[in-house]
Amino acid sequence: MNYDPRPELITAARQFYQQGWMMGTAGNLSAKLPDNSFWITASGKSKGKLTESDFVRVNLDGKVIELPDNNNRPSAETSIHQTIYQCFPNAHACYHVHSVEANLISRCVKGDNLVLPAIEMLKGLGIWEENPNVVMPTFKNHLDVPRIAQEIRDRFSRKPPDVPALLIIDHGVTVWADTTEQAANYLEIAEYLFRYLIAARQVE
Ligand SMILES: CSCCC(=O)C(=O)COP(=O)(O)O
Ligand SMILES: [Zn+2]
Repeated sequence: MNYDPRPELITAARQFYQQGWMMGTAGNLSAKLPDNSFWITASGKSKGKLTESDFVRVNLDGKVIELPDNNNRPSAETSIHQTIYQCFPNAHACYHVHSVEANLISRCVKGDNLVLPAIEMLKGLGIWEENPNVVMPTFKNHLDVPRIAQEIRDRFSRKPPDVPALLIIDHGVTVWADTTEQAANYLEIAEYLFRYLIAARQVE
């Protein structure tokens, strides 16, 4: 039996929807198969009630190779998932959500990076240094999504990011990981960091 990650993606999307991170069809989730194709949420689906028909399987060039429902179109942000899988061959899951906190903190970013707090939670993103100086790369939002994807590709090919996450300004975060479970953990930690940074601004 071939591996099918759709049940895990459906469960993850329901949890993220319940957190308020995938409201009104926002966000997209994908997971890669051994042949390097990936299942991604079809565009415009309600993420709190996905079924196995609400997906599209595409190859790494973005060509549709399996369509459970002929009305489905790949997520409008498929090019970002493609870019992540091309830049990080070990990545098997890529999750993108829109939280209020990600959007608020993105407005405080100066330059091209969000400076992350040097707190214990960074270990959950793979940072084990004492007093780490770590940033999350940020990107401008463009209506033309392939342009965002190209800017991600250009930047990551020059320098890989400190953490497996990126933030699109006024839009939301994207994380990637070797497994769907790890991607969910990374997403929860990224969202925790956004909440922390917002709260910190109120007590400083
Ligand atoms: C209300 S969400 C606007 C589009 C977007 O940013 C998103 O994440 C969802 O797009 P999709 O095509 O994957 O449904
Ligand atoms: Zn989005």
